[in-house]
Amino acid sequence: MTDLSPTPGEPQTHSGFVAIVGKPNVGKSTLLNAFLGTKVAPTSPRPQTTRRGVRGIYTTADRQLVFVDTPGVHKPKDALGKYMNSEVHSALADVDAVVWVVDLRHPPTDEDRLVANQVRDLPKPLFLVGNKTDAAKYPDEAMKLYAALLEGRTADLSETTLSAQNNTGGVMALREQILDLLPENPFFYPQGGASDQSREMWAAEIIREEAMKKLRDELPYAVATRVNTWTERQDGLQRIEGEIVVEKNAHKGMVIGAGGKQLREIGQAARKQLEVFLNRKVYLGLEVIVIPGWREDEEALRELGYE
Ligand SMILES: Nc1nc2c(ncn2[C@@H]2O[C@H](COP(=O)(O)OP(=O)(O)OP(=O)(O)O)[C@@H](O)[C@H]2O)c(=O)[nH]1
Repeated sequence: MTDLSPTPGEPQTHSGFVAIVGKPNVGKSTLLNAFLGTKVAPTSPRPQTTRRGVRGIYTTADRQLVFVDTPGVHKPKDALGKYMNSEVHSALADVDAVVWVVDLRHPPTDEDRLVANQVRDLPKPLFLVGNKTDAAKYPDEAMKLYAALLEGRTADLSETTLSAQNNTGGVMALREQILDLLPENPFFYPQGGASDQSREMWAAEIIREEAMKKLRDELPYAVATRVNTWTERQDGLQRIEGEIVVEKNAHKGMVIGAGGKQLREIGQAARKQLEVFLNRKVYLGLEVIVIPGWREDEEALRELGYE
């Protein structure tokens, strides 16, 4: 029989997966970035910015926490929406603990009830996180209403209120609490990396975040982004070529804007973010292309990385 006990003198490692769930726009990606102290997930004031279950990885000397950031639970309108909800479902089945983020500025809605129904009976530790205390008028009252949605739960439940945006202390304390309950496991990822996304995927998400902030009406949701080439010049300049994908020819001009102004602004804002996080000079080339009806086209969704 193989002896699986650790070699004497070798540190025991603990590691596990934690899903961050919640309805759109409650601050899940902001909390993930705060947990990691770096930006791995896009955030924006628009709901449903997050489309993929991005993983953030936090590693200490003997513990590794892998966060699965999930798209906000919502009622799906198209194939992209269905993909997003199925990501949440599969994320919950595979994790060791769940963080449910709610927005304390408002009382619970039907969408929060949908999430509560998904997490209430999960036989794994659950952390109810009341976010945005900095902007909430009645945080304690709101928290009670959210906690009431979990009435009848028998497995572990822990409640925290914090501001993912401004309260590093609260975020760190919660991270410690989660680290403490990780089961004994080898590390799943090499030490040092903060995410399992490729750098191209990460940059594409930053471009999409900036596009979503600028575009109006329904257009932000009809946009996908991808990065096709990334080369590093000898002097350190990062040359990144990306595409903004729209569904219709008519949308192309709306993204580009008069005289190319809007596309230029999206490119400049994305380039600035990339330069801050990479700590390198970046050249960002952006093109707008049309893939008709990509949100309803399974093959196009796969091509754009939603699989
Ligand atoms: N005032 C305040 N705003 C916050 C806080 N945390 C997040 N926000 C804002 O809430 C908005 C949504 O944040 P995200 O982190 O993108 O939310 P999300 O839950 O990941 O959203 P989806 O991707 O739609 O699921 C952004 O404008 C954030 O800046 C907070 O603690 N306080």
